[in-house]
Amino acid sequence: MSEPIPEPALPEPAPPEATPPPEAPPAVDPSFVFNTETDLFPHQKAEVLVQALPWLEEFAGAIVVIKFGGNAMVDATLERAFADDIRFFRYAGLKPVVVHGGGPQISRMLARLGITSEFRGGLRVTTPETMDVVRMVLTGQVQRDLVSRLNEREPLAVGLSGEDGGLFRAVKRPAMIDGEPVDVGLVGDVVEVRPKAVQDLLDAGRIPVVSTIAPDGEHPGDVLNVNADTAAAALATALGAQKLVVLTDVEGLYAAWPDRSSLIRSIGADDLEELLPGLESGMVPKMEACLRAVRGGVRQAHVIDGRQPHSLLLEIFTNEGVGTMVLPVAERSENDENDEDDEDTA
Ligand SMILES: Nc1ncnc2c1ncn2[C@@H]1O[C@H](COP(=O)(O)OP(=O)(O)O)[C@@H](O)[C@H]1O
Ligand SMILES: CC(=O)N[C@@H](CCC(=O)OP(=O)(O)O)C(=O)O
Repeated sequence: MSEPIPEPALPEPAPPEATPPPEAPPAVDPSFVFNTETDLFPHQKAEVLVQALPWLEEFAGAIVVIKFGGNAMVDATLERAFADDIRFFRYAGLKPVVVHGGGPQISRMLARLGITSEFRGGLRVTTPETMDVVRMVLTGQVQRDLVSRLNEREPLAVGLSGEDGGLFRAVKRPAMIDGEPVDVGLVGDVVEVRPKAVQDLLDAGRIPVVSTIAPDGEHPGDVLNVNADTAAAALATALGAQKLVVLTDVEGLYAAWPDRSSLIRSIGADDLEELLPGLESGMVPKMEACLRAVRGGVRQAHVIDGRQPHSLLLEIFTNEGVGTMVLPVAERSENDENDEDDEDTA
C-alpha cells in the first residue's frame, strides 16, 4: 500500500489589512489664520445679528428705494455685493425698489460711436442722437445686467422703464448754472408718477428695477433723459417709501468739498437747501433728490459710499449707519439739548 500523499500545506492566510479609520475633517481649516484686525469672534458675530433686530422690526414691510448708479456700478465685485444686499432686504421682509443710473456706461458707448457728450450743471446735454444711445444703454444693457445679477439664485427681479405702464411722465428742463437756466436738450424732470406698475410687482414679491427714461408729456411719442437721482426721488415720494438711499463714489456729502474732514452725518431739509447753491456738479442732482424726497414725505434720505461693499446693509441694519442722512427737520445735537437744559435751570 502506498503512503497517502500529504496535502501541501496551505500558506497561513494573511491577517486582514487594518483599514485606517476615515480621517475626521479638521475642525478648523488649517490654512485659516484669525486676523484680529478684520475677523470677528463668534460672540461679536452674534452681537452684529442682535443689533440688526430692532432695524428688522422697524423696516418690516417698508418700501426702500435704492438708487444704484454711476461709478459705484462699474465694478463686478461691488455689483455682486449690491445684489446680495438687495436680496437680503427682500428676504428680511423689506420691499426694495432699485432705480439705476449708468452715466459711465452711456459715456463709454457714446465714445465708441464717436459721439461727443458733455455735462452741464450735472446733466448730460442730450441730442436726439444721444437720446437713442441713452435709451439703448440704460434699458438694453445696464438694466438687463442688473436684473440678471439679481436673478442669479431666484427669479425675483423684473426690469421696467419710465415708459412701461405709464410709470413716469416728464417735461423738458434746463440745467441751472450760476442761477441761470441753460438748455441741455432732451433732458426731462419727472412731473407725474403712476406707481401702480411698481406697486403690483412689490405686491407679487418681486424686486422692480427701474430705468429712468420717461415719455415727454408735452410731445407724445418722444422720450426724455432723466437723471437717475431725480427719478429715484420722484418714485420714492409717489410710493410713500420710508427711505431713499443713493449710492455714490464718495462717503457722503462734504460741507467743504474736497476737505475730507467735513463729512456731514446728518442734515435737515432747511440747512440742505441753504447749502445747495454752493454744491458742485454730480452732488447737485443727488442732494436735490434727497431734499425733494424728504419734502415729499419720505422719512429719511441717505447718500452713502457705493465703493464700500455692503454699505447698504450697514446703513439699514446698524445703529451707526453710514454716509449722510437727510431728514425733514434737523436732528437736535447733544449741545443743543445741553443748552436748553441750562436755560431751564437758569
Ligand atoms: N460737497 C460735495 N460732497 C461730496 N462730493 C462732491 C461734493 N461736491 C462735488 N462732489 C463730487 O460729486 C461726485 C459724485 O457725483 P457723481 O460723480 O455724479 O456720482 P455718481 O456717478 O455716483 O452718480 C463725487 O465723486 C465728488 O467728486
Ligand atoms: C440727464 C442725465 O444726465 N441723465 C443721465 C442718466 C443716467 C444717470 O443718471 O446715471 P448716473 O446715476 O450713473 O449718473 C445720463 O445721461 O448720464
